[in-house]
Amino acid sequence: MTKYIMALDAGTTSNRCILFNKKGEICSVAQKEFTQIFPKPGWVEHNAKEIWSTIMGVAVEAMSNLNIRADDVAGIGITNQRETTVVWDKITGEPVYNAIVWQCRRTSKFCDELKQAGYEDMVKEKTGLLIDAYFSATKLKWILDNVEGAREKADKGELLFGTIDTWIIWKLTNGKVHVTDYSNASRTMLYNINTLEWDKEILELLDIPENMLPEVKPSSEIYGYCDSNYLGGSIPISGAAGDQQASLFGQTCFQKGDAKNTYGTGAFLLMNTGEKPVYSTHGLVTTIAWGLDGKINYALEGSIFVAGSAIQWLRDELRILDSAADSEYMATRVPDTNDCYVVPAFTGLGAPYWDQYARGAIVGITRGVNKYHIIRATVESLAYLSYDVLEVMEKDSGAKMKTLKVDGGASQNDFLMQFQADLLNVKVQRPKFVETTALGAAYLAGLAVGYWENLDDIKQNWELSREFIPSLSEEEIQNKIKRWRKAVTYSLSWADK
Ligand SMILES: Nc1ncnc2c1ncn2[C@@H]1O[C@H](COP(=O)(O)OP(=O)(O)O)[C@@H](O)[C@H]1O
Ligand SMILES: O=P(O)(O)OC[C@H](O)CO
Repeated sequence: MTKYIMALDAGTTSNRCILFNKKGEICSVAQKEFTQIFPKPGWVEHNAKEIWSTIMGVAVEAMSNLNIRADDVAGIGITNQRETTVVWDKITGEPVYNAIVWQCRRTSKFCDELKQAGYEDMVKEKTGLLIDAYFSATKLKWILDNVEGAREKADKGELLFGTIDTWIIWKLTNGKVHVTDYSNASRTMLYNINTLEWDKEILELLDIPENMLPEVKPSSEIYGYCDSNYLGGSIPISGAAGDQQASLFGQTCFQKGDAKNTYGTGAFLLMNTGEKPVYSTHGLVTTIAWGLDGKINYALEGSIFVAGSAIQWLRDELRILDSAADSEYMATRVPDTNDCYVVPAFTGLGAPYWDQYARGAIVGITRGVNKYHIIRATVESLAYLSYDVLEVMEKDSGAKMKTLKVDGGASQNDFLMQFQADLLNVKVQRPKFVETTALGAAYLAGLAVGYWENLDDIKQNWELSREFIPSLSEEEIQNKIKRWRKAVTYSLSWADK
């Protein structure tokens, strides 16, 4: 039997390659950060060619760490920052513009116009999403409308669109395969999650030619083979999913009602809702979790735009931390936040507020508030934002959550995880392998090539590392939430429209 499955995890700030064995254990990791481009306030871009070269670099490095050949890799699974939009020339392979990143707010005004024109219900019903600059659709339209010559070329069928999964698969196959999976398609705001097709009405509304869109495939299937020039052999590319859906899969949240929260750059709380879409009335989005074995699995999602990046802000901008990991020790230097609250709404607020114009706020500063209080309040804000999402998720799904599985970089922070368990009044479970995003992509790829036989085979691999047990009374929780909600009001509608 071939020894490994390769996961290529194309994240927002770095690309990673992990080689897993059958037990889901990490055998080799390589990671590289890439450039974040901020051309204007609120705008975020990546160089798509740099994403490709770093992903190749880490793939080669991870293989050479183990001194293995392409024959030792049974399949490649791709997982990626979602929504981020790339448009490139079909013939030359050159991107016509930088990738516009999910965090980028440049199309906020246009989204407002769509809402004012009354398209919200139609878009929600068809795509499961709210109209927001976060999703790919208006980013793609922006490129067509603003990059010289792009619209003409697109109309002539000379340009291709893709999210990062599509771009990487297209590059790996030397331009032979132009596909995406259901989970990524469901983040574009162009895909009808009920009929499972690109939605003609929305494409017409945004003036996007359908011929530039990728074919939508299941999340576990051989899409093509990697060109042998890249990794020394033609390995099947056999799985793909957006990173948050991949981590839901990697956490083995296969049953309706299973949920996980990933604390990475942003935080994303997803609950598996089974084979039927559940629509939120409280600002969550309905998304496709994965397409597998001829079935579609849906999820409810609460997207929090800023989570771990608030800790990076303490480190890089305020410079009151040497490392993100130090936030735990520093937060526990004080017994509480001294009634200080940090609302890290740096790029607006996502679920359940959806305020594109919200901005960060530090409130409750008195003469006695010191840097430890601010650090603690920032760490706690990740838990408060997750509380806001979980509260409405329980309402929308009608399910009371008993345990929450966690992962992502900031889930390593024990103080944060305990505070999260306290606030939510649920058990928080952190697995032994927290690289669940890559693991989910590996599982999807491995299932398609028979490396793992079925979901039971995979389920055995999930192992608990630490469980955090809630310890606050309901009254204490509600007092804290009341103060937090008051703090949030100061950040809302701050930026000029
Ligand atoms: N111990 C920690 N406490 C709090 N935040 C942390 C800790 N370790 C890492 N982080 C944060 O987690 C994020 C990185 O997590 P990761 O899952 O790698 O993110 P992504 O996949 O979005 O790049 C960073 O924003 C970092 O600030
Ligand atoms: O790169 P991450 O892990 O912060 O994930 C980004 C999300 O996919 C954006 O929707």
